Amino acid sequence: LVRRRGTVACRAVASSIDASLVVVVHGGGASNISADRKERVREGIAKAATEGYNTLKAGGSAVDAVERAVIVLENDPEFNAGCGSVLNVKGDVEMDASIMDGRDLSAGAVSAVRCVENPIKLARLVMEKTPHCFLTGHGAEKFAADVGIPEIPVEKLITERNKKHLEKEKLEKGAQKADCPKNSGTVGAVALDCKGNLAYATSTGGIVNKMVGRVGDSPCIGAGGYADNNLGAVSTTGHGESILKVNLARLALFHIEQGKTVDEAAELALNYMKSKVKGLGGLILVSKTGDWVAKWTSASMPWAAVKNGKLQAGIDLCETKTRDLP
Ligand SMILES: NC(=O)C[C@H](N)C(=O)O
Repeated sequence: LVRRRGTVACRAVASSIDASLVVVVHGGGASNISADRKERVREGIAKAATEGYNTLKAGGSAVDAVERAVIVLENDPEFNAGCGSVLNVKGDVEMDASIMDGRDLSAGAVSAVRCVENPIKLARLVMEKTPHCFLTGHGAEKFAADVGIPEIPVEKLITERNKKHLEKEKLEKGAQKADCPKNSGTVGAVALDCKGNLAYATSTGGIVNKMVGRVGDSPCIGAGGYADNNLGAVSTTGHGESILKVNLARLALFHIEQGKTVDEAAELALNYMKSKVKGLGGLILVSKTGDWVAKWTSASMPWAAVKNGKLQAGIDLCETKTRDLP
């Protein structure tokens, strides 16, 4: 009964403050997405945002919401994270992920992990069950085993599309350039819950044809994302080396700290990265007041946002679709 009363109370509160709940997700800064993939990408991104929002509506925290949204995208082979991760120079998968709780700045990250289905779950466990913020490679995988996350064969994460992508990349050698937005598909989410807590999660297979052991921006707090209840939450995507150099997520929040709007902050941070190191990318940002933005300098970036029970989603600059959630 107590539990039920607790749940009912939470629902009652939630219904009057549903308006304050926000979830935004991205599916990675990208070059043009082919017409046959567009529909699948659009569906995947909408499903992730809906999952995050429903988690908040059911009383889940911002951290729960971003984790759940990112798991949906890690499990979708259309995106470069979890199953569907791009391949390194050896044809292997090495994944990076991070998560942060804006309440107290607690953070968890893993890098270069190979045989786990959902790196974002592992990142959250690093945050909650270790005295550290960041575990890498074998240590991260040993920790996964210790906390009961099953080891899966790496083949389960590899798709035919990514095998072809690697072959093509070896011939063209373009994807590692800062201004070449081929490294598509990294996923991320930001959320604001009914208690005013903010969180972000980012997960990726990195960049195709990368060196073994290369770590990008996605697991690095301040680059791949940041969340602070006093400011906002950000998840980034794009050329990892450029994002690391400018600390893109924290840079965007610095502009919020300076009084800029979410739109101005995103624009200033992305333009700085472009002009300073020629890096292309994108980001999603939600402020502590629930204003949000999705912005990119790459050709496109699949995104979806839910606020006030309305789902908005888009891939290219010219189109945004809106629908009511049931
Ligand atoms: N698509 C991406 O966002 C790639 C990721 N930022 C990385 O460089 O690892």
